Amino acid sequence: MSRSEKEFHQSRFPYTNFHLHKSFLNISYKYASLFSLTKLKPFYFLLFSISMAFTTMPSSLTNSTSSPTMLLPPISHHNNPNKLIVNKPQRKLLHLTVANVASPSLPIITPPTPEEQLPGTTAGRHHHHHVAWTSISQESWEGELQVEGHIPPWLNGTYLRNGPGMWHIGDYDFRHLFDGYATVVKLRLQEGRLFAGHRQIESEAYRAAKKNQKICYREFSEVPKAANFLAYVGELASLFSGASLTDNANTGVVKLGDGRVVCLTETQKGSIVIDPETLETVGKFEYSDSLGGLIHSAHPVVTDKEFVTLLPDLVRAGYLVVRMEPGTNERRVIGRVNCRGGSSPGWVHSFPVTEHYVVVPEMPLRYCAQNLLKAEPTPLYKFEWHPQSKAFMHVMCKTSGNIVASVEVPLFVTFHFINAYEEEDEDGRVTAIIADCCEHNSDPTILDRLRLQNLRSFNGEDVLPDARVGRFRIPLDGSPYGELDAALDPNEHGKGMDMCSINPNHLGKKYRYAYACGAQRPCNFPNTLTKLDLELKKATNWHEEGAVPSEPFFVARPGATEEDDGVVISIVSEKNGEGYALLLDGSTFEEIARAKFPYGLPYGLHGCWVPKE
Ligand SMILES: CC1=C(/C=C/C(C)=C/C=C/C(C)=C/C=C/C=C(C)/C=C/C=O)C(C)(C)CCC1
Ligand SMILES: [Fe+2]
Repeated sequence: MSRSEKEFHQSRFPYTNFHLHKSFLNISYKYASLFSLTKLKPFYFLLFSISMAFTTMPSSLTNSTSSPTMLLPPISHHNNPNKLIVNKPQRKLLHLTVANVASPSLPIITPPTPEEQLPGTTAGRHHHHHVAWTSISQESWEGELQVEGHIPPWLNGTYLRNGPGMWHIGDYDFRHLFDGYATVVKLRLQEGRLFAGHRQIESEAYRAAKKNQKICYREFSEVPKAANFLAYVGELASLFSGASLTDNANTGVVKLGDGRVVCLTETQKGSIVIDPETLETVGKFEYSDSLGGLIHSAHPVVTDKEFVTLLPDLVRAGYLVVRMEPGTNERRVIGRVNCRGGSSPGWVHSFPVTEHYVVVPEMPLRYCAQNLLKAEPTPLYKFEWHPQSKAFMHVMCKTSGNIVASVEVPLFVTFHFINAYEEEDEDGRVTAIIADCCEHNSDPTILDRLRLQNLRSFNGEDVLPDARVGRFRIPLDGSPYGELDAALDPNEHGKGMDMCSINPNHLGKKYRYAYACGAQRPCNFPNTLTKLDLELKKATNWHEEGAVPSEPFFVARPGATEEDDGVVISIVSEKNGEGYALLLDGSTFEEIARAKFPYGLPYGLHGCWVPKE
């Protein structure tokens, strides 16, 4: 453990002893590879789990004077008098059925019944922090919203948005934005009217937490608290089979070519089918192939024709590039990329494709098996920053699986690729791949900025790390190096940049416009919506004081010929605790409609569009 890691750890977990004995870990890893070679030999498995337990166990098992809960940062538990509907008996939230949703009148507000109220949610539980970072207070709601402005008559369908919306269980508050239990929000747009709703996803992790009033699966930063050392060994053992990893599908939602709607996270078991109308959890999306592995990219590339994703291989550092046809649950391997820079693959939260190629990024922010096993969070959670391991971009032919380029690139940190396309010379020969991403100036500290305590404690200081549109050029002529530069001056979008979308008709093709969240400084989180013109290198920005808008999602007008002919949908959490759905014109970027929710919504991550048939 480096000095800075140690200092960080000590500042956050002052009572923690350091159990990390490097030599022990090395032995453990030998067992780990043996274990993988001998296909679950119980003896090695047990030995491995016990040895790992010694190196990763939480301080609470050795230090009787401290418990992890005691070490959490203090959070105030004041009432929020005018923000949450559960505290306002005079407003009654009626749980509308699909039948009464058709009524043009606004919903009547009633307090949720005890069954609808979320675990640990009581009238006094809510905090004085921004509604974007406040747990949703009830399981579900649906009703019609009153629209100010004009919804284009062609916009018929449902926008779905997924994200972590519930960040506590009982009295225990989670640490990180990405830990929250999934909340799906819908906006059904129908002939100028807007019917909205939200619902919690009934993952095993969420159901178990509600039942037992504690975290039962490993989340992004949270780990179930083991009662004693033996229970901890057992929990570690189940990690290797994936049993203790979460299925909390809180990261995104996609519509497959066959119409199924699937919520996703980075664990494969966290692929959960929902009903896009009622938002009910239909069941697990079970992959019927035998590719195995526990994790995948949270952002598959999904079109009406296919589902392409990456399966990181943590044992033999690399990635499987796989493809699934609509109507099936079977992924087939297109090819494999071996990592060039390290003994562990780089984190692939997302990746881009072009018409003929899949681009596999190898970021120096790498998965870390030790960190996956640890009971307490490290500065970079399940990851480690290895600048000396370098950064690479690999390009695989979609049809043959052959790698056509593998180049070293400048160090980078990205979670979200925006798009990619093939650069052609005047004779139409493909000379390079251009791949754009939201790039955090090769600084992984954004991950720690997204801790809830940081998000909830904004005091006017400008603490959001800078980001830019990073444009990679990956030559296909055999050169060993690729380039990475800002696609436009980051000041155009306030040097904040993430949560992007494009016109899906331009996926993998040359494109001009992207929509994203940018920044108006000072801020601690992206607080604007920005339309980027990558040709003119200019941005148009939307901002409302104190508001936190979610990913601007572009829906193209059917039959449009211009790339930006369509609308941009976002959901805004306001500083007064309220919230609304927002529609901007994709071309002028001006507001065309907004519709207030009867309650403020927590921040959400990614969305998809389900057109009305
Ligand atoms: C990494 C593993 C896991 C969990 C991963 C999760 C839940 C990752 C979620 C990542 C997200 C939502 C990234 C979004 C980034 C947004 C940014 C940087 C916004 C910046 C704004 O300025 C587990 C599933 C827990 C276990 C395996 C490993
Ligand atoms: Fe994402």
